[in-house]
Amino acid sequence: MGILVRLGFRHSVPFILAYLALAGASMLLAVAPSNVTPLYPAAGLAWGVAILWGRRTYPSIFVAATLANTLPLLFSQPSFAAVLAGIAIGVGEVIAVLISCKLLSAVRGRERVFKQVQDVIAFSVIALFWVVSPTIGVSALALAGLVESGAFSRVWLTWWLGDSIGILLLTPLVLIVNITHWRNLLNNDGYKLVVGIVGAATASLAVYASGLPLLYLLTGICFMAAYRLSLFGVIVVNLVIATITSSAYMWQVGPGAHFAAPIQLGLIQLFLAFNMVISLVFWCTQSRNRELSVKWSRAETQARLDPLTKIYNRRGFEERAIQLMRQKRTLSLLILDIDHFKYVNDHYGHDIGDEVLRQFSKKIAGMIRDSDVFARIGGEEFAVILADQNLELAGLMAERIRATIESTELPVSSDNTIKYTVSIGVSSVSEGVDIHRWLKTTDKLLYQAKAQGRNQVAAGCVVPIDVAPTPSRKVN
Ligand SMILES: Nc1nc2c(ncn2[C@@H]2O[C@H](COP(=O)(O)OP(=O)(O)OP(=O)(O)O)[C@@H](O)[C@H]2O)c(=O)[nH]1
Repeated sequence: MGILVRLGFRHSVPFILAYLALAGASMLLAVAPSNVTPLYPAAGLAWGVAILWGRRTYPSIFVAATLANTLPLLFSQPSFAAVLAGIAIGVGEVIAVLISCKLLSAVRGRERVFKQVQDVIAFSVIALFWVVSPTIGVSALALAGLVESGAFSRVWLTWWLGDSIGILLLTPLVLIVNITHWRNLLNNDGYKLVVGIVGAATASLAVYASGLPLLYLLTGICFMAAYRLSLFGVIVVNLVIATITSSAYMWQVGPGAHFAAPIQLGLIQLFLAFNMVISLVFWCTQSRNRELSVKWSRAETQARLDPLTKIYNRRGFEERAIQLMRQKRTLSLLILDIDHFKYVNDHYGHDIGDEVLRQFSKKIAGMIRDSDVFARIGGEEFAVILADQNLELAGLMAERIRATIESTELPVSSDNTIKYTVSIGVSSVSEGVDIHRWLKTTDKLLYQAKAQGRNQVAAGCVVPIDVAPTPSRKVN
């Protein structure tokens, strides 16, 4: 083993142990013929590690495959021919892995892991063309006199499908285990994964225990998994179904039990292959759709946000304002403009100006409610819609904001702080006013506050015609 660790890859020893465990467990399923199993996930493990770690894995694959095949042969029919057959099988496995790796990287490139439907199709086709290993393996067994010549094609078929399905089931798991973020997986997928596993196990047990021809139930569960779960979840659900299906074959129970063994075997193998390929394809389409819709909704959100302050921009503001206005609630609008902001920029620099804008919006956001709408609608101009607040309450709020900003000091260096003020126009709305006119009239109130000396609040009521002649409140 030591030399393998040096010659091979960093996970040589765990890989060989896992290979032997998988091969040993799958040999329990070898009902007819006794040395060929209908499901050989060890081949999937070998191809997976070879895709991930390249040709450094070949010595370990050779040792694992040779041991996995020689040891049972030596127990059942100890002979020199059995040892040679075991070694030939090990060589066949390495050649099969090598060819498949070359084919996959020629078609898709090594770094791609089921990103698109084409990846799944390329992978499945290569898995189904896994013919070298069974051909060399069965020929070696036949030459060693361990397979009767009349049984060659039947044994070859079982071996080939067993390897192909083992690959379909296990290689994707090996490929994604390496890139799975377990914490994210458990956070996002946790309970759904448990539901998927329990659902797959319960339905499989029900189908095989009852003997009713309800296999399509299991295919349905694979579809559900592909729709709801991460790729890891899809593979695990398929593995659960495959384990129970294979055990049912071993115990000769379930819907296919009345068929002759080779037919039952073929049906089970096709059923498992179909489930796995179809759920991988469906998962890819789903995840692509999900990816696109996440990107789309992120872009939609971004288009409504101001990049500097992360609050709504004018577009986002107008949309939210229109939604609120449709609800026919009492609404008030504050338009806030930082006084002499040009001076801040000219005196302290644009970066400090930006920081003032960020701090200002943070401060206001902390003073209003979640149901209010807050936006940066121009360079140093902000707007707030206060929901369910009449002109009087809005005026009080505007005054609180003005006083808070006036008393705020923003440190710009170890011995220097900035003090600045804000002027605010306030209006409440009555039905029938359109958002642009509402903004425009409130802007007039803001400029009234500016004209009257800045650092103050000017309030008025917006009616369908124009600003009501009333209250223009001067604070200060
Ligand atoms: N730092 C920074 N400055 C900005 C940004 N957007 C606009 N400004 C600046 O804001 C300043 C606005 O200046 P003015 O319109 O003259 O207004 P003011 O100096 O605040 O004067 P009053 O509003 O009349 O009190 C200009 O210097 C713009 O360059 C921004 O995103 N970052």
